[in-house]
Amino acid sequence: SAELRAPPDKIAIIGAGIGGTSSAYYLRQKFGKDVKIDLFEREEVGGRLATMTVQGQDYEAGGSVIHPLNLHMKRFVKDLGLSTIQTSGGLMGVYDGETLVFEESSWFIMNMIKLVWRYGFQPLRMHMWVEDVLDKFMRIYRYQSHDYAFSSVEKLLHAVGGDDFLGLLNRTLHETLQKAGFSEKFLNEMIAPVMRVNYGQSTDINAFVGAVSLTAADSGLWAVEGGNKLVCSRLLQASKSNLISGSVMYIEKTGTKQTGNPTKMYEVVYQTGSETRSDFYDIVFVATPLNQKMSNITFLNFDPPIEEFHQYYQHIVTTLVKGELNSTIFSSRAKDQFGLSTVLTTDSSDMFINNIGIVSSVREKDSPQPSTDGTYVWKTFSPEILTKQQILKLFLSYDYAVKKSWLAYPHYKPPEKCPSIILHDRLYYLNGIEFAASAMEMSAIAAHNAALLAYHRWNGHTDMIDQDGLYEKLKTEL
Ligand SMILES: Cc1cc2nc3c(=O)[nH]c(=O)nc-3n(C[C@H](O)[C@H](O)[C@H](O)COP(=O)(O)OP(=O)(O)OC[C@H]3O[C@@H](n4cnc5c(N)ncnc54)[C@H](O)[C@@H]3O)c2cc1C
Ligand SMILES: CC(C)=CCC/C(C)=C/CC/C(C)=C/CSC[C@H](N)C(=O)O
Repeated sequence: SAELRAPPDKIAIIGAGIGGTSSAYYLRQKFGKDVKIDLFEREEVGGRLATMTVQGQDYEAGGSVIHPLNLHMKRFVKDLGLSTIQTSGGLMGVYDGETLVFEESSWFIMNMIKLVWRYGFQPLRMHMWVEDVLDKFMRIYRYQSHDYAFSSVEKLLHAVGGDDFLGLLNRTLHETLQKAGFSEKFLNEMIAPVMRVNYGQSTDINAFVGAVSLTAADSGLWAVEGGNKLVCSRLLQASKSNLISGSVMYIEKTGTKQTGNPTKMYEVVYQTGSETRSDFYDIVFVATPLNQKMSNITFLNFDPPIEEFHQYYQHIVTTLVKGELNSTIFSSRAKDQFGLSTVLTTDSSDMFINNIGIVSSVREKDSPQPSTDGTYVWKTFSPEILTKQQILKLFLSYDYAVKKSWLAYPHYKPPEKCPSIILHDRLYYLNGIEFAASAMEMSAIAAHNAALLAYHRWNGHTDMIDQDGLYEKLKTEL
């Protein structure tokens, strides 16, 4: 094996969401026990993984579902001694502003007949298209298990599926599927509602995030018992990192004279309480979206300067309401005959919500049971905060409502260019991957990649970075 130089003395990670905490975990694995890792967080550990409480029970408010083939998340849960709960269940309908254009049936065969009747074999072809994208994307796990790293998101995506795969970032989902022969009716009634519930956007998002979003309609989705954010706090513990509660204001490139050590290149200046403090680091990981509204970090003394990121993040509000749904908005059927537990909406629906569905608490293993008065806890995503009138329109009566506003994920606008991973010599940025697709697993993949990249660059192992033809090369290896 290649020669190793002494490990770095100190690494800083900014942001204790799933990206930052999994970075701490992978950096510890690669650089060993002696390196000091400081993890800066200005709010809560978990970031966009958070819960909200309704009458003593906690519910996921941000990142909530995990795909059965999200192998990093699966591995974390296993290694960290956490348990899982299944999240799927209940019947779904699609509302177009006037009527329910599709209603799931509890009888499997009936569902198939309904789908084929309305859309022919398009649902099956769609499933095959998504599976093909996912199959290729999953090659990343093999590359990472052999320690290979990529210096840009584009190179990573190219390595898993070549030019066509990378091309998914440059085209909208709509044009990609239109070219593949899917009908407007199918795109409007079946695909657009899935994009609205998952990314609060239309089918004009890039085709890769479109495929990721469609995998979230697969069966077998799961969540972490007790809340997905537990993964972050456990990763933090397991990595033996030092959590610093503070807001990073500046990252400054230092001169060697300042630190007396040629590798301590960066000074991180942060605010904790009313105090401003700083420390010097060999390597810095930025694990939060770099835009003024979200992290407000200024880079000082870099030549050439670190570019400004002006990318726009989509505003989404999560509202949890405990109450009795006014199902007559969606259907003329009697309320005890309604039967749907999720309603998605089409782009033309003109509704003030993107979707609404019954949710289970983070501790419930089974499908949610109604309380004695027949009410459930419903979750809805909307582009704006709901007014009291709007909540009263949705519910015949309600006991309780809580909300949380997010700058949730990028506003996708292909052709997409993902921000660089290497911002400077030893300064790495993880969240560029969100411009390909934003999901917990994507942040974990970015974290593993950046930890491998930092390790190989520290040790001069250039042969482990941006290797071509990895799929063919590793196919023959056990
Ligand atoms: C409503 C919603 C629903 C979602 N649903 C799903 C889902 O079902 N499945 C899925 O896989 N994904 C989902 N996602 C996406 C997923 O939650 C995110 O992709 C993922 O959590 C991002 O993690 P991250 O660590 O990269 O960023 P974040 O979680 O945003 O972490 C960044 C952290 O950095 C901190 N920070 C920022 N600036 C500073 C600073 N200057 N100093 C110190 N700390 C700072 C922030 O407080 C934050 O904690 C959803 C997201 C939202 C908002
Ligand atoms: C990265 C890969 C291959 C798959 C991830 C699939 C996945 C679980 C994507 C989730 C996307 C997302 C942002 C969903 C938000 S809404 C989730 C849920 N429907 C809810 O109502 O909370």
